[in-house]
Amino acid sequence: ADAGDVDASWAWDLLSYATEPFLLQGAWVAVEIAALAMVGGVVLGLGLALLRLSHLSVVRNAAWFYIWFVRGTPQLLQLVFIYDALPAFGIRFGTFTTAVIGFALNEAAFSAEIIRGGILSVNRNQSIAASAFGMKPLLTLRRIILPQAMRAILPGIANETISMIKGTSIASVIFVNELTFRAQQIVGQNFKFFTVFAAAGLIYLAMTSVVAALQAVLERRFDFELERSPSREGGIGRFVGFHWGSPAPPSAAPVPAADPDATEEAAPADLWLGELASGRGDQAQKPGPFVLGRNLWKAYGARPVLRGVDFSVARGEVVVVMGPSGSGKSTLLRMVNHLETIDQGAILVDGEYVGYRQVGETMIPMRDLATARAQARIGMVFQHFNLFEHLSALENIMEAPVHVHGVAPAEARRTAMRLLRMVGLGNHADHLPHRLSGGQQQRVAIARALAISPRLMLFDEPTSALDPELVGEVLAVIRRLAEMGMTMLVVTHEVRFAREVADRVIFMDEGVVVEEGTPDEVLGAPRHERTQRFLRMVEREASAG
Ligand SMILES: Nc1ncnc2c1ncn2[C@@H]1O[C@H](COP(=O)(O)OP(=O)(O)OP(=O)(O)O)[C@@H](O)[C@H]1O
Repeated sequence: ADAGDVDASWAWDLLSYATEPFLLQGAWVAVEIAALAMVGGVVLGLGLALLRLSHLSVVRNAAWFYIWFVRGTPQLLQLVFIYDALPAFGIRFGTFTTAVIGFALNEAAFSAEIIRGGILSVNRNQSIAASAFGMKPLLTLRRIILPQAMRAILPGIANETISMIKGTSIASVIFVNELTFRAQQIVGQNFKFFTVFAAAGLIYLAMTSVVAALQAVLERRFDFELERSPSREGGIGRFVGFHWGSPAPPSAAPVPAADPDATEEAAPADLWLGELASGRGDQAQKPGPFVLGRNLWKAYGARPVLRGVDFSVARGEVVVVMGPSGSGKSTLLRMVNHLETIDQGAILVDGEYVGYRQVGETMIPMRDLATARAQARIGMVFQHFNLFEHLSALENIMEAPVHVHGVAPAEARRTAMRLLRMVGLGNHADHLPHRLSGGQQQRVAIARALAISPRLMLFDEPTSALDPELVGEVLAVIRRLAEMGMTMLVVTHEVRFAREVADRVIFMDEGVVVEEGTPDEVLGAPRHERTQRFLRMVEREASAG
């Protein structure tokens, strides 16, 4: 720096350079390039991130190669290539367009990895639950995955934006007249190196502060653990799976101030649920079992998990599947709504294959699995609840009806409130899952599954992740569904519950059905030594607990 240049009038000099139109115009060029390139880069980066997560190795590898190449070569070279080499192939861009394209292509490689990291940070259970409700991959990405991934993505993207604003000076190699370049031009005339560059620094600081402020605002927006307030509602929030305002109480069925477990609240919900469970014509008319599994085989790699399983569930029947850990119970359950593919055999739900079409002897999985799952209307409840973490209890229940089945939001809200009251959580509608106990979360998960008017409910060990004192409240809800005639397939270790609620018990071990029959037969007088051993072990555990 030129020390002589720092005197009493220096501050004034600094200020006048910091407001100098010639420099400010250069700053504007930098902002324009950075803004356009960031938008382009992030959009391309999202595409690249998704390609990196593709099941197809060719696609994955192509995306990896792009990222490897672009990240590994100097940006200067990339710009020079676009500006000087492409015209040889008949492609010619102006300096500004070259800068935007060059920065965007470079940015895509970096933001792809930031976005991929964000997507991977979201628990896989979230997309499994979305799939179970028939949400298509893009809908799941938009409403479930990205809103949760944003917390991890935003800091990285903000860093990239700031680096980009500062790094636009590289564009001067192709004669783009931006801030640093202009500062150099002024210094070349007056030699006030320190003052001019300090003024440019101030302008950079102002520009990057805007980005930092925007980052803070967006981080608050996407922090779903923050308390919500009505002022946080927004258009982006409605587009992605985010309602920043508290959900308004439904007009036709106001949220009760009193205890939602009160009997006067339970009555209308019960009546309505009765219709839901048994009043549909299609369930009453078709003959034969509602679910029929024939000769089911499944292996993970070389390890067989199911070895020729046959099972059925009649309309309105409650079938409980029991068996030791690893016997293939959950795999069997997931196959019913095609969350798991079948190696051999077939499952019919109400006479239809879910997401398969039969060509001769072969079952071919359909491309549009999401629609097949949605049409099957199979409600699923998971061991770890898998509630959408960024949505309130009410929004969790409304999600599939509104976004998969096209129910009007007001109607979905009314139904969701009735279901919440039915599971005794009428005044927890606005709570996010992390503010609910395990038992409450599982009851919301049951309400969420009921909201799609399921013809069949699948329960995958619904109480095994719960503390013993919370098991009862969840089993009580399932028991009520059974009493109302809901067709259910339940995987559980709760012997007492199975005795009370099951019409039939299937006992599995090592991928085969060992025995099946009424609870009295299988649990009261088991014929097989394996079943007897299992029941002794469960009883010992229960008495020790
Ligand atoms: N996606 C998967 N990839 C590889 N192996 C798997 C997968 N899912 C399950 N398995 C394996 O298949 C076997 C059967 O699993 P499954 O979850 O169906 O058993 P389960 O009877 O429900 O057991 P648990 O009661 O412990 O849940 C287990 O050994 C499990 O490790």
